[in-house]
Amino acid sequence: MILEGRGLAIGYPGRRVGEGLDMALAAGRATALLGPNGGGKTTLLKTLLGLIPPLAGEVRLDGVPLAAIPIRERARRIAYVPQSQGAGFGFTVFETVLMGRTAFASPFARPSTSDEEAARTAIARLGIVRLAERPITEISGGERQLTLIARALAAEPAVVLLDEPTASLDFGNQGRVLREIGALREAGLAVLFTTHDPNQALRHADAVAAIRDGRMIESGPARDILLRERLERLYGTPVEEVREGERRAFLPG
Ligand SMILES: Nc1ncnc2c1ncn2[C@@H]1O[C@H](COP(=O)(O)OP(=O)(O)OP(=O)(O)O)[C@@H](O)[C@H]1O
Repeated sequence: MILEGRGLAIGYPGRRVGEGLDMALAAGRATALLGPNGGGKTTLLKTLLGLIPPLAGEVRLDGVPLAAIPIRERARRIAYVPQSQGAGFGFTVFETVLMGRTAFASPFARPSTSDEEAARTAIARLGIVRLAERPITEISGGERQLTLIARALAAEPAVVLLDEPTASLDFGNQGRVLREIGALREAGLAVLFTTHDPNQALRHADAVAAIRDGRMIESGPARDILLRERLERLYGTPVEEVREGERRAFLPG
């Protein structure tokens, strides 16, 4: 087990969002976190990263309490791809990805050749080489999302947490990102991603956890959890299941 949260209560000063949450991420496995809007997915991710402290319980990285691990080391070992956000400053795509390396170096260190190499490799992997010298203020939301994923990979982390990684992507780029998530899992990383699409979880996750109103209401192997009746219960809405042989997909409504 790499990253583990036990008995977590999560939230913000003066606002408890959820409690009784357990989450265990293992090397070489991808977990999808599902659940209705406002249920606490992002808050749980931020707690697992150590960006906000748990209100109760503890997060451990390789058995060591997160709170006891220096922030730079945490940043090196656990990468975070936040929900698509505003453009930020006018760094180029290459500089942004390179920050994935320098975030855990000394503030005065200059990126080394191997840092630049890792950034270029991550950029190539996400298929955004042609964007490398463009300012991130002048690329599309989807291209920015691919840049943020490349930045996370540049750090060569052991764990990667992605918050709705396909939210602003076109169909082709959704496929590219999901294939990349699969490749990370194959490469032995522990992966957690949030999604509103159970089909992504069905195709790309080993395990599924579902939270609603801050409670973990489902958790287990993807194929056991991703069943029509369970999804209807989770989202409180009818769900249609389409089958073709062994393959299944869900349609909302
Ligand atoms: N900084 C904050 N301070 C106080 N409350 C917050 C803060 N950020 C989020 N919340 C609240 O915490 C609850 C859970 O939000 P969270 O973003 O974790 O849900 P989510 O499951 O990721 O939602 P979505 O699917 O819509 O992204 C919501 O009620 C939200 O309003």
